[in-house]
Amino acid sequence: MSMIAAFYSGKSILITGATGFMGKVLMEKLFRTSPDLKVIYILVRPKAGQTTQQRVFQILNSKLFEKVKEICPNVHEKIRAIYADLNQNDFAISKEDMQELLSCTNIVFHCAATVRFDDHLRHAVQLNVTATQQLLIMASQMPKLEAFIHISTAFSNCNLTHIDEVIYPCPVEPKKIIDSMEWLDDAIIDEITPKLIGDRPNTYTYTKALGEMVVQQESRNLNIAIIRPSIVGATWQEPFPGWVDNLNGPSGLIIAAGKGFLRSIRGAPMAVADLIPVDTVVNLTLAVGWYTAVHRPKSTLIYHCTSGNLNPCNWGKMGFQVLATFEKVPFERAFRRPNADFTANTITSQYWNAVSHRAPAIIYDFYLRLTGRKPRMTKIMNRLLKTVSMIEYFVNRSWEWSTYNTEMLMSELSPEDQRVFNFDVRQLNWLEYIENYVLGIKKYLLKEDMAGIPEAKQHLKRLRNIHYLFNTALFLIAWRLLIARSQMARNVWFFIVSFCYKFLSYFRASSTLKV
Ligand SMILES: CCCCCCCCCCCCCCCC(=O)SCCNC(=O)CCNC(=O)[C@H](O)C(C)(C)COP(=O)(O)OP(=O)(O)OC[C@H]1O[C@@H](n2cnc3c(N)ncnc32)[C@H](O)[C@@H]1OP(=O)(O)O
Ligand SMILES: NC(=O)C1=CN([C@@H]2O[C@H](COP(=O)(O)OP(=O)(O)OC[C@H]3O[C@@H](n4cnc5c(N)ncnc54)[C@H](OP(=O)(O)O)[C@@H]3O)[C@@H](O)[C@H]2O)C=CC1
Repeated sequence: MSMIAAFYSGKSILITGATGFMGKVLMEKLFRTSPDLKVIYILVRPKAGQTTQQRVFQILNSKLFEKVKEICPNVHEKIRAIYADLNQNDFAISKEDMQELLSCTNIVFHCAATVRFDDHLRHAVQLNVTATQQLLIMASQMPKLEAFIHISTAFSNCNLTHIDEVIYPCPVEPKKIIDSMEWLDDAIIDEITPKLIGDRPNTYTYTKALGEMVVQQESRNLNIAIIRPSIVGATWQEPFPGWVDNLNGPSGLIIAAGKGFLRSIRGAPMAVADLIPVDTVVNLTLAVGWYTAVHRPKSTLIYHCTSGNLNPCNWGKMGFQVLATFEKVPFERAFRRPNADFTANTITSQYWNAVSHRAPAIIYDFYLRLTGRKPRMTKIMNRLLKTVSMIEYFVNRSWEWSTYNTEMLMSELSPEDQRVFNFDVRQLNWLEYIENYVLGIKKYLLKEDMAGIPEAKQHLKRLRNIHYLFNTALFLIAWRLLIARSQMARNVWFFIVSFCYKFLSYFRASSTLKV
């Protein structure tokens, strides 16, 4: 029997960010391995015209939860959606709900965050720092609380190259930042943001670092642990390989590459692609929840959930395997034939941006205009290139994260727990994982039918022919212009033509002689 699964039986668990990518996988695994748990409270806000209940209904009826519904048929009764908005005071939770949360919760998993790189500092601070502080204050009033697990990111200290499992202080105290966000106006915040984030690339990594400091400062007598995952990708094994449901991390860019929009990225092919499957992160999170509650470490332990130091894969290899999978299972209605090239050279990258990204978009928009339709490709391309510019920081560097605590935890688990809550990335086969990832994107994100693969392959063949035709026509036009203007080009042209003529005459003469 798994000790971790048994630990969560009968427990009341509070999850923030349960409607997000990681939160859904966390809930799924909890229900599947500990169907006897008492209740999972989730803090949900209405979104996109859906009430909180509708959102929960949609999650439980998704493919991800198919296995859970077999193992735990009453899953609907064990999930309690609580209306909450983490941007508001006391999270806008009703008094009754708050009372229930405070008196019943045994474990808190804090996953909610804004993961947008370009979020306004005020909003990023509100969600990633202030909300974390408020949740900790709430947690300190929970008499039955056994563990509080905070999800951070391995990139919270991406300004360093070697990162230990410790909290690194930021120059300005989080409390001062929280206070100043209350009275500074947006224009001033915009002005001071670059100075505050310093050598970090965006507000996301900066506010996640502040969030960790808040956890340390507000920990009081709580049993707290922090988990720092690197770039979270599709599921590796559970509940099935390749599940993914949002565009964050590499997923959106794999779509852009598969659809032929993005063909080259300015990135170091040999830099480590520190991807980590979402089910691996969730297994570690649950193991940490158990360890923190049962063993009560004296200080707040930080666990790096990364792959680079144990089983490294680089961006070049990843791009190659993504491309190889597109050959087997192409995406439908591609704009151009896929490519996934990483180039570290800025000039080469700018050249490809002009030739391979912007020029085709302009030509296509010209064609749309000619055929009386509204041009849109340049706009899409500009957005895509903006996204790419934001991730460039992460694909041009490698980091080293120490994993002593994560390895220590692995050694503390029973063989059964090591199997059920596997977070040993050394067992991950990258080629297989990336292939399943691309397949998962096709099935679960793009919702494309596998029966459409032959047609998609035909479409790529047509694009290849158009590409050859276009290049030949372009070459002939360029050549024609050149020989009209340059004597040297004309001489070369006459030399080639006369050489071909002589060769043909010789060939014809020798074949007549043979007859
Ligand atoms: C071939 C091999 C590839 C390998 C490729 C390597 C990738 C290597 C990633 C490293 C990453 C590390 C990061 C640290 C890991 C964390 O700790 S945190 C998790 C990472 N967080 C993220 O990935 C969030 C990134 N996203 C953002 O910040 C914002 O969405 C963006 C990219 C700035 C765009 O903002 P925006 O222009 O306001 O647009 P938004 O409304 O969000 O979306 C606009 C459009 O872009 C699309 N879009 C949004 N996000 C994306 C995306 N990521 N990609 C593409 N399209 C997107 C949307 O679908 C939308 O399309 P339309 O509906 O307009 O057609
Ligand atoms: N994805 C990744 O690559 C990585 C993620 N992480 C960390 O993991 C955690 C989970 O990330 P992930 O699941 O990918 O992120 P998602 O963006 O998928 O999920 C974010 C969650 O936070 C919730 N949330 C955001 N704002 C509010 C609000 N005002 N009130 C209530 N809930 C809110 C969202 O709810 P709603 O659905 O209503 O928007 C959603 O459930 C985060 O802490 C992130 O920093 C760390 C490393 C990498």
